[in-house]
Amino acid sequence: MALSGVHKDRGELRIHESLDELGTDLADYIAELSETSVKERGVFAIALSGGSLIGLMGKLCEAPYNKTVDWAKWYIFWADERAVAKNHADSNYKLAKDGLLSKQVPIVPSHVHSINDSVSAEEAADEYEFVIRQLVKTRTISVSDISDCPKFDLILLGMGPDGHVASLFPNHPVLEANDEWVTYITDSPKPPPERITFTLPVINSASNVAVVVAGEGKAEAVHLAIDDVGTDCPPLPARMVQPTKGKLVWFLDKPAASKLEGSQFSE
Ligand SMILES: O=C(O)[C@H](O)[C@@H](O)[C@H](O)[C@H](O)COP(=O)(O)O
Repeated sequence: MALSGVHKDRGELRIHESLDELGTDLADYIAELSETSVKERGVFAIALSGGSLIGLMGKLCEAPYNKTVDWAKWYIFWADERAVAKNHADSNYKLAKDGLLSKQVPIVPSHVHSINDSVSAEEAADEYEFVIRQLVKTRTISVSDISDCPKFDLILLGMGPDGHVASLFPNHPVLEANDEWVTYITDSPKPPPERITFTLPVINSASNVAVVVAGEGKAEAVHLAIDDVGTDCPPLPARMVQPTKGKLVWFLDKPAASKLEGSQFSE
């Protein structure tokens, strides 16, 4: 690892020399959290996003993880999803299915909770929240001790060059959605326009949140999301990721971290 440390209030930073190294560290991190969660709760409730994250998680399906991870205990969700058919090239479910779920890992199909793709984004968000509520009732998904929010064992996020995470875009009213666990938008600046997304309270109630960001095109957004940049501009959505009690970890490659003020974290 090129550098690892803890930022005074933006969580742990893991900066990697290469994407290969980042992928190995990410696989190790997920495998460890899975083991801890299965030991403590008997299950591992993990939420995925779309984008390059899925490719970067690829090592999880290879040795040793394919045999050492307790895949049968995984319950899989999406922090955001595009309102398209499951077999559409834009579907985050399809991306994860092709890149992870269909590999030689024994995930139980009934534990994979994708959205209903045959209804509107609004209905899909409502239905998805209902499913999550049932699983919170049975404690397949844990519950926050300070709100009634679900407490996912791990939420994995990517970040766009504009600083969006999940489908929470800068300056969008969706950032203020506090009453729902899952909401929807119909005007996403990044296509496709219709999406469902976890709200910030759900993301910030997770036990662990990892933001995985690679490439120079994200360097400015990484700087704005992590460094002390003052309060003149509204915070980027990625900066609003602040787990209340959980742990935040940033997985970055060197180009993505190239505009960070290194003095702010201790090794
Ligand atoms: O549905 C989506 O659009 C994704 O979930 C989105 O939030 C993604 O994670 C970021 O846009 C980063 O994507 P890249 O890593 O591909 O840039």
